[in-house]
Amino acid sequence: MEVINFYTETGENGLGEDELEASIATLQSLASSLEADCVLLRKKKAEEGMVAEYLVRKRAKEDDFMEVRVAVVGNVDAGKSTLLGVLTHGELDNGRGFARQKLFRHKHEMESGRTSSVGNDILGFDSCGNVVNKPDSRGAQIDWVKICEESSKVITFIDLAGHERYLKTTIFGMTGHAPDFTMLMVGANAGIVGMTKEHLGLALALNVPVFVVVTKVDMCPLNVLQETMKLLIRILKSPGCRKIPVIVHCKDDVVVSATNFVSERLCPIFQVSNVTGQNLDLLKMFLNLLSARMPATDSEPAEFQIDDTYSVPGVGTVVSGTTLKGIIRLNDVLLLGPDSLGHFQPVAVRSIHRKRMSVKEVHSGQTASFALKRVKRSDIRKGMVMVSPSINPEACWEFQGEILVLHHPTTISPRYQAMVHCGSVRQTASIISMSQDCLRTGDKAIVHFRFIKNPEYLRPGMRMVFREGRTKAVGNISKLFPNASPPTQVNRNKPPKMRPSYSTNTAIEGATKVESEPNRGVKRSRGRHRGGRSHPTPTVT
Ligand SMILES: Nc1nc2c(ncn2[C@@H]2O[C@H](COP(=O)(O)OP(=O)(O)OP(=O)(O)O)[C@@H](O)[C@H]2O)c(=O)[nH]1
Repeated sequence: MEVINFYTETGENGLGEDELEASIATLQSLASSLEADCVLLRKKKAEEGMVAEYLVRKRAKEDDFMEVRVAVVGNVDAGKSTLLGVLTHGELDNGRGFARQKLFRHKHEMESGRTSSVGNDILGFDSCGNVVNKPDSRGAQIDWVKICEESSKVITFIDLAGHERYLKTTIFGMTGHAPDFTMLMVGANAGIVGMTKEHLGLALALNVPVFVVVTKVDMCPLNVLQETMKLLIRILKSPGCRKIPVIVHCKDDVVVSATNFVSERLCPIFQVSNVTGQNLDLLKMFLNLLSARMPATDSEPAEFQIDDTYSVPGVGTVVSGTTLKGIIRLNDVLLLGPDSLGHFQPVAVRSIHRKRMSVKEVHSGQTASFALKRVKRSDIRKGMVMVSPSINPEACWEFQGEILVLHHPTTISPRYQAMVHCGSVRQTASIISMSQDCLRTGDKAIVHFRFIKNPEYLRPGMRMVFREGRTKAVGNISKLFPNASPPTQVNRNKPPKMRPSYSTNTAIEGATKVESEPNRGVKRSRGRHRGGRSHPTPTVT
């Protein structure tokens, strides 16, 4: 239970002081009988009296907490790692990389559950909205279990790389990790540079609400800051974004923007310093008030999307990901798949962890990791799902999408191949046919795709990104063709042969490879990326 707006009986007209006091006393006693706390957010004058806004939040049990996922994007050096270090470790930065060091030291244990390709950090709030994370004792790792036990709400930051060469990983973080919100970071000095617009465009394409954090205001001359803000606001208001920017100056602004943030159009902007701590209290208050966007679907059959796999000594194969629907309990038997033949196999859930904490069940909207019985890690790839047998899942080689081409240097025609990102599915697909002869930037079309390597489990309505080099299209999956047969040229043992201009990328991305790097540092250490963009495919005319 979480109620942010509490208006007194007379609605927004307000109450006299005495009546308000009485109402608040009633609210408090109601809250305490429901094992909740209520905290005053703001009090304001209304037409006929006063109106108070309270946050009413249930005290969560030790093994439970609300979960909100925030994807952190922005160009290199915008201060992403630093801000996360400052927020989650409670110590300010020195402007020379002190705070981010904490994160680099922060090697995630395998079984803890989250991803090797994307960094994760957590910030816990108790039922009164206080930050639970404590400043480090020297060298100590943050104790996730302790934070989760003491928290009623946990913000998970999905720390995505800022460099262009890791854009594929960043897109995977945005589609595969199901973020509720995007925190776009901008260095006040550098301004809107590099990947900033690309990341903003990605959040818009995936319909993930965005808030902006402008960092380094301590070292930025006022005129430069003003220029950055002017350009930022102009971009946000532009027809491509259609956002309503709100600069957050005070607690009142925080309450207004947090309570209205479910509308995808609002875009709160914070101006902070990781060195002096300026406005970080407002940002923390905002994070405390955010609510998850994924509707609770506990009564539906379970669906879990896998975004990573691990092999844990003494435990066996572990998969991590997001519970999209239903409830998954210890010892449940779910169907895991699809494999390269499109089959699903029953697997039993041997243990469940949420943020490294052992639990008995997970609900829709929550991320988790499961230890699986009798499954080889090499048989699992990102993009697979675990679903309730009652779903009768079907894998498909072919699907139809309604897409909008955001950018293509020339025209797209049938046989064009690019990477499809959809949930945690990331595989090259080829265009079989389209509702028009060729597609240019700005065109909308119904497109029939075929995966080149494996059949996948998709659902109509899922958001997808279709991307290759500078080509980018977004859309929704509109139809599945579960009976379509595999492409004839696919050889089960070898990746399909492709022209050298893009074979390296596609072979890596589509392969059934599972990765073993620990979380942190991966974004910096992926030597196999050749850097920069791949070349346009030969079918481009
Ligand atoms: N003065 C000042 N320096 C900052 C602030 N935030 C970050 N820095 C410094 O900026 C540098 C870059 O910060 P990072 O946190 O590594 O940037 P990043 O966005 O995570 O970069 P990538 O991880 O490479 O994408 C570091 O030296 C920080 O100490 C700030 O608010 N004020």
